Amino acid sequence: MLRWLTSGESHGKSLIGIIEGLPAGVELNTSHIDKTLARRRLGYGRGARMKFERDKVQLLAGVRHGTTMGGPLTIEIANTEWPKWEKVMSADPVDPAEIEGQARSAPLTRPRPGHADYPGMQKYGFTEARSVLERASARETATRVALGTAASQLLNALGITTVSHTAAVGAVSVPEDSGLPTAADVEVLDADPLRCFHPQTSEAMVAEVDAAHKAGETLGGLVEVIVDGVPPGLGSYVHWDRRLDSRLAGALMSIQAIKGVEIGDGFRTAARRGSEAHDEIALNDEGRVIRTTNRAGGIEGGMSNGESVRVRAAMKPIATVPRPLRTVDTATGEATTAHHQRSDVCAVPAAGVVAEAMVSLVIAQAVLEKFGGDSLAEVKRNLASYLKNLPPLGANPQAAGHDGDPIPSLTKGGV
Ligand SMILES: Cc1cc2nc3c(=O)[nH]c(=O)nc-3n(C[C@H](O)[C@H](O)[C@H](O)COP(=O)(O)O)c2cc1C
Ligand SMILES: C=C(O[C@@H]1CC(C(=O)O)=C[C@@H](OP(=O)(O)O)[C@H]1O)C(=O)O
Repeated sequence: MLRWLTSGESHGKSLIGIIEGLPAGVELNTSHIDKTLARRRLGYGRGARMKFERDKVQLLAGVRHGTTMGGPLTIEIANTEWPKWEKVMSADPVDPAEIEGQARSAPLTRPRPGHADYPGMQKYGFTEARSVLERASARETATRVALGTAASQLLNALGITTVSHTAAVGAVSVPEDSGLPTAADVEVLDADPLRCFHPQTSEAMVAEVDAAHKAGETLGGLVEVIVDGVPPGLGSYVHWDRRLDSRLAGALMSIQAIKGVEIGDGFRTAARRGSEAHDEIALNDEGRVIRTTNRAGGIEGGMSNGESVRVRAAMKPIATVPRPLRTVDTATGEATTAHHQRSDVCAVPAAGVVAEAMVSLVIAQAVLEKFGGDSLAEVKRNLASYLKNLPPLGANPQAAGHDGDPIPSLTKGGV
């Protein structure tokens, strides 16, 4: 079972990610992680912190000479802003006089609507929001991206690739049917200010971010993740928590500020008639089974069906609105406006890279469940054997070797 954990605060010394269950033999080194972390920092509309902070990565355990060894992998991302926060975030007790005058040391008693501040204070019994927002902050997503890199290194070795793009920023959205990117387009996408695959729409998105910034506003949007090369049969219909769609939805919904998830055409299919909602099964010129469309986003009955997996996530506008929203000062009980600090205007492109990471982790987990082995070579053998033995077209279920056994070669004494 592939499992992972993250630890660390937004302004703490460092973030730590641990992933357990990866086979031995997967290529992974610091530069792979540096590259994906750099992609998460991209995007028009992000705040000042993205400009001056670096993600300083160390692979602390689980990898030797650029290859996984089969044990838990530990990744550290140091916060280069730490020296400025050392006293405010010190693990050991500090004399309050020493914190005086340090960055953001004032108690945060004006909780921001839409952030974790107020429910977090209520839940954990804090009288101000610092200890809430430190962990609630999406700084944590750097760790998810680092862990997702390890998962995608495994998937890439099996011919499975993941890509994401921005489908909407605020009310500006990419036209339907304007073509989907593949992993080969990553560099083109990352060069676009909004990681949008449709240049004209990207220009309109930039204008939208500028207008929001000028108006003291913030924006959300839509990201889409596409996974190519997924074999049929990941996940299952047999139990609710084994469904691939539910697992992907949960993973995407766990990203800070994500408020909606769509599998394939999702909400859009709700408005269609049945004949325009599903993906007909047909034969191509070579006699192979194909789908005429992929509205289901590659998942039917909670299982991958062999088409590209396609999922969307809707991000709400950033909660730290420069033109602050009304709130109550929890120290005085008086009506006031929410505290404001430097913040992103729009973080949709970064959310796309985080969504890619979460999808890669879930798909890698499902791949290892079905084809798991201790080494990459063993996983590859298991996958190849499964694909080779998928029930052939024209197999008569009543005939010898096909009476419910989906692996004919086994019943014939093969393999
Ligand atoms: C990549 C990324 C960057 C974010 N940047 C900010 C930010 O600068 N300011 C802010 O208030 N919220 C930001 N958020 C969203 C908050 O973390 C999120 O709204 C908050 O933790 C509350 O969680 P919820 O929105 O899921 O309820 C960001 C989210 C992501 C995914
Ligand atoms: C630090 C990151 O994102 C942060 C996410 C975030 C939030 O409230 O979620 C608030 C901001 O943090 P700060 O107030 O320290 O500038 C963002 O910069 C990051 O993505 O690496």
